[in-house]
Amino acid sequence: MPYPNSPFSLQLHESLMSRIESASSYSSSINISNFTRICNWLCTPPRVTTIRVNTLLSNTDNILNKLHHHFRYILEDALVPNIYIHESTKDVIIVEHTPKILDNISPKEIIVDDACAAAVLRGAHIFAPGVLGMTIGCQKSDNVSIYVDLAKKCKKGLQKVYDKDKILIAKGVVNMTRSELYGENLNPQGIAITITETISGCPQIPEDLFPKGSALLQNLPSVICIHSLNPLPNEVILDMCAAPGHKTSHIAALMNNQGTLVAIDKNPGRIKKLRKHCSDFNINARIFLSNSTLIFNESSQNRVEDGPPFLSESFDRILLDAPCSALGKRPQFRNDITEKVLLSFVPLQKKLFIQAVNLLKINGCLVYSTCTITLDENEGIVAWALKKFNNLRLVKSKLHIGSPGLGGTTLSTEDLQLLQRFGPNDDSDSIGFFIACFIKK
Ligand SMILES: C[S@@+](CC[C@H](N)C(=O)[O-])C[C@H]1O[C@@H](n2cnc3c(N)ncnc32)[C@H](O)[C@@H]1O
Repeated sequence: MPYPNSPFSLQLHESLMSRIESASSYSSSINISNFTRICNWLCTPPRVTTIRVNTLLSNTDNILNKLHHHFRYILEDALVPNIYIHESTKDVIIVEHTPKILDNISPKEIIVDDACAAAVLRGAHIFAPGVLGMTIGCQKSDNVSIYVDLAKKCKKGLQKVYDKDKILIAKGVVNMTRSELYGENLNPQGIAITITETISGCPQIPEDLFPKGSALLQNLPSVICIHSLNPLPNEVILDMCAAPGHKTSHIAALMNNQGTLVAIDKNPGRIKKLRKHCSDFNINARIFLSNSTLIFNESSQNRVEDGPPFLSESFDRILLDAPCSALGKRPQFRNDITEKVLLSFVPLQKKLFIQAVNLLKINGCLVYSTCTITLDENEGIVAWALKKFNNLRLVKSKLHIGSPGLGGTTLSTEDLQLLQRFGPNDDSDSIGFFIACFIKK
């Protein structure tokens, strides 16, 4: 089975392409072959891992030293990855991958779904719930080859060699046998397969390598997003869609944990994760379970610290890291999102945006971000916002390393230069992401 060159079904591929292709009449750099490049790029894993250091509890040199020691201890010198501090943002460490062609493939086989495969290619081991199939006869410590189920037809507990579409992604060693994984009334947890090599060459970084709360794996554009927001100590800041809190903890670190940071999410399960993350990372944040489309109320009696609803012009800075179609995730092997779901995000993003503009102080900063690639959810929202709110201005982010926005909306060439798109055209080789930074006049 050849490696896929687009995660999207033919139908979705065409409909997405027609949306991005419409840009070609506005900008010579955007055309069908560019869209094909984006799709190809989405199928492949990033070539680097990025680690953000929590500067409240540690510093970048400490974490860098720990990584150096770890890799020198477990790997031969020639295999130690290149590791360095990002040149533009000193709270980020880059670990370069060395992609590999796997040889000496074991006939003993593990099948995983595409989400598990993506995690493996980004440095995870395989946990018990992720093992869809394991050929019969696999014993502890056996070498196995790991395949992703491209056909999405593998039934949990498959015993035979899988004969549908699959591709080899990694090699590993068995920790848990079939009887531990698939026995009746079991709820197995823990690492079932330890990964030894992957086609991405992404090294596994043990969870306990760093002291709790001192660092986390975070995609580079997510870090750039918060440097674009540029939070400062003693400000009043709102994170409207905050869970699981990876950007909240970065905002708090840049505020030096001083000031008022309000973090909201409407999903109870994700709010739990947000609370745990903030506790682990020693973050001072006021956390509220609420629907951020309803958090502005001109007659509210609440102080900001009491939670929503809030009065207009309550916040110095607002992050709207919007719920989106998440088509920028990498690697993706097969994305079955429907047209209906794809179209459902824009109305929600607009509702959230309206609340954000009302809640922002004059001269305050609003950052709108998504981890998707569509025009409608990115440049389309910016164009709509600039038309609807004549007191909003696009500004260049403090840290600007992404590519310009795509044409195809009413945004001018100057406006597009102020946006940051992350995709195959910028140097970061991370995930697909979008950042727009506004000031309210
Ligand atoms: C892109 S994720 C946020 C990721 C988060 N900012 C981080 O970096 O860890 C979007 C979040 O928006 C939340 N969400 C969706 N609709 C919402 C709403 N109406 N009000 C508040 N949160 C919402 C989802 O539960 C989800 O956690």
